[in-house]
Amino acid sequence: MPAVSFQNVSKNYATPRGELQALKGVSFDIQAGEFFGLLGPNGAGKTTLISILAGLSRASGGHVRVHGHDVVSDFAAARRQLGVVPQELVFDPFFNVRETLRIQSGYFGIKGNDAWIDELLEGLGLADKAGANMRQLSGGMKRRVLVAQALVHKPPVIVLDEPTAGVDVELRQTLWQFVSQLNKTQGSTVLLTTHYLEEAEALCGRIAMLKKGEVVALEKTSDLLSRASSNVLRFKTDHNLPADLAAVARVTGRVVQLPAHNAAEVERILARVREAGVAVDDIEIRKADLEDVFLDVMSGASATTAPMAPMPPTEEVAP
Ligand SMILES: Nc1ncnc2c1ncn2[C@@H]1O[C@H](COP(=O)(O)OP(=O)(O)OP(=O)(O)O)[C@@H](O)[C@H]1O
Repeated sequence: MPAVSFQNVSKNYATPRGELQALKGVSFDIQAGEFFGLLGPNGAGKTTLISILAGLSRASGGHVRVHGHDVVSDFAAARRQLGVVPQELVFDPFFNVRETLRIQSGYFGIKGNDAWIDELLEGLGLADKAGANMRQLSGGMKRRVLVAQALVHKPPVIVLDEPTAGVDVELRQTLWQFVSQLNKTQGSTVLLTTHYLEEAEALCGRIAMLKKGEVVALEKTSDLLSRASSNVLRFKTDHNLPADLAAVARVTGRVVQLPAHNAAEVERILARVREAGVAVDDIEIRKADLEDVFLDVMSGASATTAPMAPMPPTEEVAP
């Protein structure tokens, strides 16, 4: 039985401009023990899907189950299986950290939870803040408490909705270390949404990409990466690229990035650039990463290993 099962989930919002289909029949399963990434640009529907999973929002159609429990008809059992770390920081400012965690334990009917609360405080770098009032904590510390709160009832499925948005490197590392350890040692299932693709690449075994409410990719991270061109040629220029290169380039300010499978292709691109009279500097070749795949998938380009179509065929040069 999957840990989480989304079956044909749809969600429509009534807006002043008519009905908005935020989710259009999303189906996929997450198996117990997986570290699963849900990626997509702003507005793709990630938070909507997670809100439905957490029982905070009702799907317009379809079913969501957590370890077999339907999130609507069997809400309490489904919710007990889930530890949800939301995007927003919402707290009762009158309690201290330990009290906050004890109260949260109480919501799940758990008494005498201090040993686990201590472990959470320790693991999340909050041990010296146990007695601090919530309103005295910095944003980053509050976020740590939010994670502890989500985990207080030892849920088998941990859901993290952009947990590292705007948080510092230290907290990111603490968080990932702690969550990875739960995933490895307790077999916890993790569902993560993030805009930091290098985090998803490092942590997630499998990834689903959402675009405008639809799943457009669902694969093992390693398979997604192998779909990317193996290298990226990066350089800076103040000039316009010739049209054939511009069609496949990713341009950010002066920085141009082009997929290049091998040394021969790098040479071809540079020859083309020279021929077009485009002056370049800071030339670099790097390995393609998840961001390259993500941009390929989101632009609708087929993320295959096919060489760049617009390049004229030339003799293969030995690497
Ligand atoms: N309560 C609502 N009423 C109307 N439209 C909504 C509501 N909540 C979300 N939407 C719309 O549904 C779509 C999906 O939004 P959602 O927040 O799920 O995307 P997301 O992938 O989580 O984006 P982000 O990365 O920005 O958090 C968007 O077009 C959004 O404007």
